[in-house]
Amino acid sequence: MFELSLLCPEDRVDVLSDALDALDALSVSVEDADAQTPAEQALFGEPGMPPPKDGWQRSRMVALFAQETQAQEALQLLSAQDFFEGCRILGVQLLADQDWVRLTQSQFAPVEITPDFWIVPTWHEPPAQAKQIIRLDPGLAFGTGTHPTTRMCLRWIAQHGVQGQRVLDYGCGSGILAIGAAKYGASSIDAVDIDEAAVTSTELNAEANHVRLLAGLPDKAKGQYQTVLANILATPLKVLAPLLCSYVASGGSLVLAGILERQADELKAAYAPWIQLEVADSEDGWILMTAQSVAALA
Ligand SMILES: C[S@@+](CC[C@H](N)C(=O)[O-])C[C@H]1O[C@@H](n2cnc3c(N)ncnc32)[C@H](O)[C@@H]1O
Repeated sequence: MFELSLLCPEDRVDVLSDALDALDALSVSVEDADAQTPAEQALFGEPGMPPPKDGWQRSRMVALFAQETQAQEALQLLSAQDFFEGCRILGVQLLADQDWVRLTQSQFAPVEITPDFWIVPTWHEPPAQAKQIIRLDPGLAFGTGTHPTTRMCLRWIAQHGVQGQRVLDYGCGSGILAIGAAKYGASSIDAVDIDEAAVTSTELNAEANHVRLLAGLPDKAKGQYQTVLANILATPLKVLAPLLCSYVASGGSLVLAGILERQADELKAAYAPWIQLEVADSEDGWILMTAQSVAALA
C-alpha cells in the first residue's frame, strides 16, 4: 500500500476527499494538521447542538492506494486542478505491512482505577497489585475505562462501595459501570441503554466477567435503586433529570458523569427541583457530580 499525504485548508477538504475517492483511493483520512501543537483545535459538540466549527483550519489528508503509480497519478492530477490552490503535497510513501491486530492491542494497556482496581484487556496479564479486575476488550460500545468520565464513576464505586445495593447503570454502553458495581458487591443490577448494540455488549461483557445483571432498553429500569449511575452527556442528563431522580431511593446516591467543568452550574440548576448536586471529582476538564437523596422521615 502507498500513502499520499496532502495539506489543505478547511474549505478544500470535501472537494479533495471526493476527488481522491474518484481516483480510486482505498481510504481517505483527515486529521488536524496542527494536532499536538499549541495551534491544535478541539472539535467536539453535543448531540443536537451544532459543532463549534465544521473542520480544522489546516487538515492533513492521507489517501491510501494499492499501487504507487496510482498515488503518483493522483498527485499529478490533483496538483493541476484550480481547487488545489492553497493545498500542498507532503509526499507519497510506502506503508509497510503491519500486524494490525497486535498494533491495535498494544494501544490498550491495563487501566488503573485505584491501586487495587484495574480494567484489563483479555490479552494482558493483570498487574500484580490488582485485587479487583474487570476483563474488557474494546468493542462497539463506549466504555473501556480509558475515558476520564468512566474512570471517575468506577473510582466512586470503589471508594464509596455499593455492597448489597440495588444499582442502576443508565446509559450502560459496554456495561463497565454495572460490572464494576457487581465487583464491589451490588446485589442486583439493572443496566440500560438506548442502543441495542450496547445492551448486547453489556450482556457479553457481564458473562465474561461472571457477573449477573439485567440488561435492556431504558424501559427495563423499574422502581428505585440505592445507587443510580449515568455517564451520558450534559444535554441528555438535563433532559433526563426528573426520570433519573425518580429512580433514586430515599437516602440513595445519584452519580452523574459526561459533564464538562463549565457545565456544573447548569446541571446543578437542572437537578435543583429534586436533588442537590455537587462536584465530587474531576479529571482532564471533566467532572463527576453526585447527590444523595434526602432520606424520608420516619
Ligand atoms: C458515554 S457512554 C457511557 C458508557 C458507560 N456507562 C461508561 O461509563 O463508560 C453513554 C451511553 O449512554 C447511552 N445513551 C445516550 N443517551 C441515552 C438515553 N437518553 N437513555 C439511555 N441511554 C443513553 C449511549 O448509547 C451510550 O452507550
